[in-house]
Amino acid sequence: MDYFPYRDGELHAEGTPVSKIAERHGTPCYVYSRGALEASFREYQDALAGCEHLICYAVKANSNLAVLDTLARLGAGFDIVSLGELERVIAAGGDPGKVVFSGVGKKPLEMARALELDIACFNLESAAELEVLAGVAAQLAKTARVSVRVNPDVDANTHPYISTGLKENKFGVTMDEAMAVYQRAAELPFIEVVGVDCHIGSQLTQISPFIDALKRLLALVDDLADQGIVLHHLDLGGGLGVCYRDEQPPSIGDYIAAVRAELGERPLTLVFEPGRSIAANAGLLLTRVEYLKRTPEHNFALVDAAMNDMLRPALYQAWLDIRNARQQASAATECWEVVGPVCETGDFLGKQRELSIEQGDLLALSGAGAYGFTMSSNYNSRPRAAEVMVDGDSVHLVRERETLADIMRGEHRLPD
Ligand SMILES: Cc1ncc(COP(=O)(O)O)c(C=O)c1O
Ligand SMILES: N[C@@H](CCCC[NH3+])C(=O)O
Repeated sequence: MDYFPYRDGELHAEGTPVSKIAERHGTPCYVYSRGALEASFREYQDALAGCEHLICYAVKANSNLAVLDTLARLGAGFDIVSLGELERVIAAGGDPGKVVFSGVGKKPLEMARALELDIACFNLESAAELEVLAGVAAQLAKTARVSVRVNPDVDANTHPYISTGLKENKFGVTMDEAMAVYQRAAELPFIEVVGVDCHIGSQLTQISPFIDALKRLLALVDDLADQGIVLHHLDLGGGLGVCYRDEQPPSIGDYIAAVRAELGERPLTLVFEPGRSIAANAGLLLTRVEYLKRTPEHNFALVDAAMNDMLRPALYQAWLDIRNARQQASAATECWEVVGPVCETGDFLGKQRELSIEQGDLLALSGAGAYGFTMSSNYNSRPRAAEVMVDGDSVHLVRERETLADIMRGEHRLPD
């Protein structure tokens, strides 16, 4: 189902023309579809039916409270990487008992709060982190359930900045080191070994790297069992890609079916940490064309969204579809550089786009629901965009546009 269809020549978000959303809430504005979020989460649930599982949505992809609330109501767990993400999950009504805590630099304060909330599992990323966690847990007399994030050293075939499972990456512990970390964990009081995890990268468009990683994890599970360390769950992380342009990632169903086939009859609960595959195509970024500028080299469409709102094109040369909210079947198109107002040459949203654009037009960037708003900043003292969630014919403002007072909050001039 298309949650962002054209009807009568106007782009809609579920039942509402996006032009109405832009008029009411201004631009730039992120628009999320509740229906699309629910549909992708349900694809995971359906594919995992009949098998012990936990789907921990990766909060970093889109941490708006309404997004977390939508998923929590469907029974989602959450993958977090900071205290801030943990508090968001709680504020959104999420169950801390379904939270896994990833990240290479967890602080004792963050561990303490997670222990107090009795989260499901800490995904340990180093031997040093285990020692710190054991200390915090002992001080609080609380048991920390742990999994060791192993770095299976498989090539995820994705952009180098979002590849995380190669031995040169900072994430996890090597396969060689894993056994020693488990043995140490097993002998520590207040530490309970429950699982193993990995996350090999993001925007993967093939199943084979996942299966290679899974095979390595299963071999480790067997070796651990031989040593008397029996695991309860296996967490394969996130990483499933989506179609932004012409990529052909496996469907959620095919991906999960392949994992289940490899797992066979093993009595392990399967955990996943999907972010992008739940949220990316559930969101648009609306932006208004302020000026058109023609130079001998290029046609520039200067829009009111910029790299501070959507960093992915500037950071990864990511390609996001850009369309005009008004469909003009017969209008002549030209080639445009769609750029923002930020003072950086790298501030572009799309290059060489064939579009029919007039000053004042409303454009929509697709695939903006994941790693969009969460990676935004106030660079150039630009207030961050509003966020809206549509649900059928209803439109909810789920984050107000920042004000200038918001962006100066907490700053002080020097004393006289
Ligand atoms: C540990 C961990 N889990 C899950 C994710 C979510 O990944 P994706 O959005 O590619 O599904 C990430 C980010 O790449 C991550 O670092
Ligand atoms: N931020 C990245 C995804 C990587 C997430 C972190 N593990 C992106 O926008 O594609």
